[in-house]
Amino acid sequence: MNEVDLTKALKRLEIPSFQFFEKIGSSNDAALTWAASGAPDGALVIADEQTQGRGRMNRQWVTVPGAALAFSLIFRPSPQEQEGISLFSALAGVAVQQALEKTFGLPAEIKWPNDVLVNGKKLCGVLVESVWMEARVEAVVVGIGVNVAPSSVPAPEMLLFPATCVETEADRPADRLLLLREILREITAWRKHLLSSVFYQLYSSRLAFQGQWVKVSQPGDQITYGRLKGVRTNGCLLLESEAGDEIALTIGDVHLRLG
Ligand SMILES: O=C(O)CCCC[C@@H]1SC[C@@H]2NC(=O)N[C@@H]21
Repeated sequence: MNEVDLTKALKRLEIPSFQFFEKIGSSNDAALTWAASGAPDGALVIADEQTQGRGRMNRQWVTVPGAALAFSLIFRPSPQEQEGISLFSALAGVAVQQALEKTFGLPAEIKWPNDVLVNGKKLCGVLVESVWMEARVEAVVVGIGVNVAPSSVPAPEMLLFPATCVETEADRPADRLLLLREILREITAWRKHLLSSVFYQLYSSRLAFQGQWVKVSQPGDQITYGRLKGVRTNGCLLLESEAGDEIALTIGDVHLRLG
C-alpha cells in the first residue's frame, strides 16, 4: 500500500481528506489528535503497520505490514445523529459484514457489538472512541482492523476468540484497497440510514448467535448468561435469562455458552 495507490482507490468516494502512514502507533490515536485539530467529517487515517494498535477494553491489536487493513474514520455527528451515537459502532460492523458478503460471497456475521465473524472466527474488530464537548459528541472515531492475509492472524495463544482472515475464508487472494473501497462505500451508504428501521433490520438479521445461550463478559469481571434475543434500536444487546427476564447490555464480549 502506498499513497499513490490509496489516492486512486479513494477517488470518487466521499472521503474529504486522508492521512496515510507506513508505520504508526495507533490510527485511532492519530485520528483523535486530528479530530481535536479540526479534521473534517469523513476524514480517514490509514496505516500499513501499527506498533501500538488498540482493541476494545484496552486490549492489544496487532497489525503487521502488508497483511491487514487498519484505519480510522472521523465523523462529526449531525444533530440528528447525536440521538443515535451508539449506532456508529453498529455501522462499522454492518459495513464490513456487507462488504465481505458482497465482494467475497462470505457468510459474514456480526458478533455484538461489531466484531465480524466468518464461520465462527473473528476477522475484523472495531474500536469506537468519542470526543465530547460538554453534553455533545464533537467527533466519533471509528477504528477498523481487518485480517486480510494469513500472516495478519495472531498466534492462537494471543487470542481470546478464534481468528481467521479474508484470504483463508475466501480461498483466494484479496486486494486490500478494493476491500477498503467497499467498506468505505458501505459506511457512506448506510450512514444515511443509521436511524432507520432498514438499518436496524439489517444489523439484527446479521447478528451471530441469535437464539443461542451465550456468556457475556463485562468490565470488572462481571459475567451475564442468557439466550441471545437480538438488539434494541439503540444498539443494546438483549438477552433472556433462564428465568425468562429480559436483560439489556450496553457493553461486553459475547461468547457461546458451552455446557
Ligand atoms: O476487536 C477489538 O477489540 C477492536 C480492534 C480495533 C482495531 C483497529 S485497527 C485500526 C484502529 N486503530 C487501533 O489502534 N485500533 C483500531
